[in-house]
Amino acid sequence: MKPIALIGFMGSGKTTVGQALSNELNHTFLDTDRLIESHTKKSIPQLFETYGEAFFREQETETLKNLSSKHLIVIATGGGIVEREENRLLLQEEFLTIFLETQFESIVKRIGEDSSRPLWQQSLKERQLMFDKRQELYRQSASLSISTDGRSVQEVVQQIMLHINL
Ligand SMILES: Nc1ncnc2c1ncn2[C@@H]1O[C@H](COP(=O)(O)OP(=O)(O)O)[C@@H](O)[C@H]1O
Ligand SMILES: O=C(O)C1=C[C@@H](OP(=O)(O)O)[C@@H](O)[C@H](O)C1
Ligand SMILES: [Mg+2]
Repeated sequence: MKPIALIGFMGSGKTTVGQALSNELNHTFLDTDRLIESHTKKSIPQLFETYGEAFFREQETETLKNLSSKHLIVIATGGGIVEREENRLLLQEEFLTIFLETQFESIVKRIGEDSSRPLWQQSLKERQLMFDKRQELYRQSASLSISTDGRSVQEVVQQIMLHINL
């Protein structure tokens, strides 16, 4: 069985839903952002500030590759993982990839002015442009899309459980 990967924009609930889904399935939960932080011993904002986004993206691809051969895991990815074609191919071929589809308005309500997400530190217009640009990349990379708008974390988990055949 392939590892399960959750993808979607910042604030779609990948980390929170991933943790709850892994409990439900009795799988190990891993978050690519947390793995990168422990490997580099730097926080996400420090990584972006000190080494830049390209360095972070290299780490992200390495991490995704390492996870692709693991069994009985649920992974939460970072919202920008689909920016690289190499990652999109890995998500399509090596994972059961689930897109947590969430409207921009819900995202804004959920994450507000969180300073721990470097790419959220821009104008509302730029945030919306990044959101719009990524939607097609999420769709291409996933074999299942689950809408999270108006659903609690547990309801999203239940929807995923209904749609996956394990
Ligand atoms: N379905 C949901 N409904 C309401 N709030 C949610 C939902 N999913 C996640 N959240 C909240 O949104 C915020 C961002 O969630 P998080 O799991 O960190 O998203 P991501 O990892 O996709 O960036 C957290 O405060 C979380 O509790
Ligand atoms: O959208 C992005 O490019 C990013 C999303 C973040 O993860 P979350 O989606 O969990 O916030 C984290 O990987 C980094 O700040 C970059
Ligand atoms: Mg997250």
